[in-house]
Amino acid sequence: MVKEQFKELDQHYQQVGKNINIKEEFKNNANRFKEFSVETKFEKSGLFLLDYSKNRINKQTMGLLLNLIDSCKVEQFRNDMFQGKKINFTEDRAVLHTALRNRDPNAVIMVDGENVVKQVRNVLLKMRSFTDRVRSGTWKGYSGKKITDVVNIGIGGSDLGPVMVCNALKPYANDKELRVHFVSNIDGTHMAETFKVVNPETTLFIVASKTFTTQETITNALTARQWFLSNLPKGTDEKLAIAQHFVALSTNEREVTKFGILVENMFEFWDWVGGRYSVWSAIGLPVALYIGMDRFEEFLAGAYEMDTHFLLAPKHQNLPMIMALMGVWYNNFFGFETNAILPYDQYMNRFPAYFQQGDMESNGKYINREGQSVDYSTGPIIWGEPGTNGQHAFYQLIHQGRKVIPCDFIAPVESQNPLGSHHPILLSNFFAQTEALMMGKTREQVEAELKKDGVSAERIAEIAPHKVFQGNRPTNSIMIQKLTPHSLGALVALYEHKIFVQGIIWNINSFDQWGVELGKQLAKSILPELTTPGQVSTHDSSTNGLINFFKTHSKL
Ligand SMILES: O=P(O)(O)OC[C@H]1O[C@@](O)(CO)[C@@H](O)[C@@H]1O
Repeated sequence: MVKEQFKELDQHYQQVGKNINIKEEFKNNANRFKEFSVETKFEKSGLFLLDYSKNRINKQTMGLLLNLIDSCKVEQFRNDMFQGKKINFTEDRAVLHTALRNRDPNAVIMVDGENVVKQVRNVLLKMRSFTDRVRSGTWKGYSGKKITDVVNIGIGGSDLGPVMVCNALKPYANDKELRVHFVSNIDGTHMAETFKVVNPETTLFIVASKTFTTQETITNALTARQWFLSNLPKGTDEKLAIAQHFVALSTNEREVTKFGILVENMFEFWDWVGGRYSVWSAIGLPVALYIGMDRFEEFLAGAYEMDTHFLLAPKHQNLPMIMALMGVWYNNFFGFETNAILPYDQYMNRFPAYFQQGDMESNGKYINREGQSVDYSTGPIIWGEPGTNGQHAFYQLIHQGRKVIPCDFIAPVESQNPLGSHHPILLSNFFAQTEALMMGKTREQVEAELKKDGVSAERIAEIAPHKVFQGNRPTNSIMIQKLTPHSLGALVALYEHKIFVQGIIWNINSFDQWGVELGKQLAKSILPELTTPGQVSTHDSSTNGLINFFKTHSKL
C-alpha cells in the first residue's frame, strides 16, 4: 500500500520516472543545469550552489515532488518547530536547535511560559567569558599555569558535533596555544591514549552529557578525575583543583553536582535541544575554546542564515526541501537505500560521520506519528569519506555496482591551503566524478578506445564488457565559496533541515531515539555476569557461548 500522498508520484515513477535517463535529459534540454540548480548568496555564509540536475528527474517529477511539501504540511510543521511547539510528541518536548543560533535581537520563543532566547543568550555570555579567560591565560590550573589542552569527554551528539566542527575549522585555531582532544569510547584505549599526550597541570576536562547519565561518559569522566587527582602534588586542595580543571555541559544540574563539578562550572542546555542537534548549545564549548567565541558565533550565524532561507525561500528554490525531495524520490520509489556524503575537503573528514547520527538517529524509525508501523522505507543509510580518498576505496561500487548510491558531492571554490596545483586537481576530480557517474561509458566508446590503443580484437571482446559504465547514477553537487565558520554553520543547518523535511514526509518523529535504549539495557544486565565466577546460562546459546568464551580466556 503506497502512502496516500505518494500515489501520484508512484504513477509517475511507474510510467516515466523509473526510465528517466539523465544523459538523455541533458541532450534534450540545453537549459537543464539552469532549471535544476539553485544558486544563492548569503550575506555572511557566501555563495551556495546546489546543482541537482544530475538526478533522475524531469520537470514533471519535480512538480510532483514539490507537491509533497504541501500535501504533507511540511511548512506548517516547520513553523511549529521554529515557534517552539512540542513536535517531539513522544517526549512532549519542543525542538529548538534553531533557537540556539537565532541572531534576532528581538526574538521571542516561548516554551512553557519562558522566552528561551534569553536563557540561550545568558549561556552564550557565560561561554564567552569562560573561553576568553581560558584562551587569555587568566584561567589558571592548580599550579598557576594556563590551560594548554582541553579534553572533551562525551559521546554521540556530545562528541560528534564538536569533533566535526573542530576538524572543519582547524584553520581558525592555534594548536600551539590550545589543543582539543576528544574521548568518547568506553574502550579504555581512548582515555589511555589521551593521558599520554596531556599534562594534568594544564589540562581542562569538559564532561559533556545532556543527561549526565551516559555510562561511557560518566565512566570516562570518573577515570579522568581519578587520573587527575592521582597526579596532584601532595597537599594540593583537591576540591579547588577539580574546580579549576573540570567543567560540565549538561541539562542535569543534580548529577553534575553529584559528580563534584561546581554549578558555576556547568554550562547548561535544555531538554528541547536534541543530542544530535546540540553542537549549537553549550556542547559547542570545546569549539569555542578552540577557535574563539567570535568564530563560534559566526558558526551560529551561518546556521541562522540557512534557517532564514528555509523559512522564507519558495519551495522550488528551498535548498533543504529540494535535498529532502531528491532523497525521498530515491528512497521511496527507486528503493536506493543509502546516501553517500562525499566532501571534497579534507577538513570536512568527519562531516559524513556527524550525519550518520544526525540522519539515522532521526529517521531510522518504523512507527509513524499515529503509532502505527509504516510500510514504506524511511531513513537512508548515511555513509561517506572525503574525496578524493573515496575514489580509491569504494567508487568502484558506486560506478559499476548493482546497488545505485545517490551521492552528495560537496566542495569549496576556494581552498584554505592553496598549495601548488592541489586545489585544481581536487576540483577536477570533483567535477569529473559526477560527470562520469551520469554519463557512463558505452560499449562502443570502450571498444573504440581499446582499438585506438592497438588492443587485439580478441582481447577487446574479452575485456570490453568490464570497462562499460552504465552511468545514470544520480548525484547532487553542492559548492560553497570557502569553508568558514559561517558557511559550515549554513551547511550543517541545510542537512538538519533536509532531515526534518524527510521526517515530516515519512510522518515519523525525527526527534526521539528510543532505539538506542534496548542495547544499553541488556549491556547493564550482562556487565556483572562478566566478573562473577562460573559459566553463564541466562541468555540464548550464542550470547552464553560468547560470554563464556570471554570468561574462560579473560584475565579479568
Ligand atoms: O549527551 P548524552 O546525554 O550523554 O547522550 C549522548 C548520546 O547518547 C544517545 O545515544 C542517547 O542516549 C544520543 O542520542 C546522544 O547524543
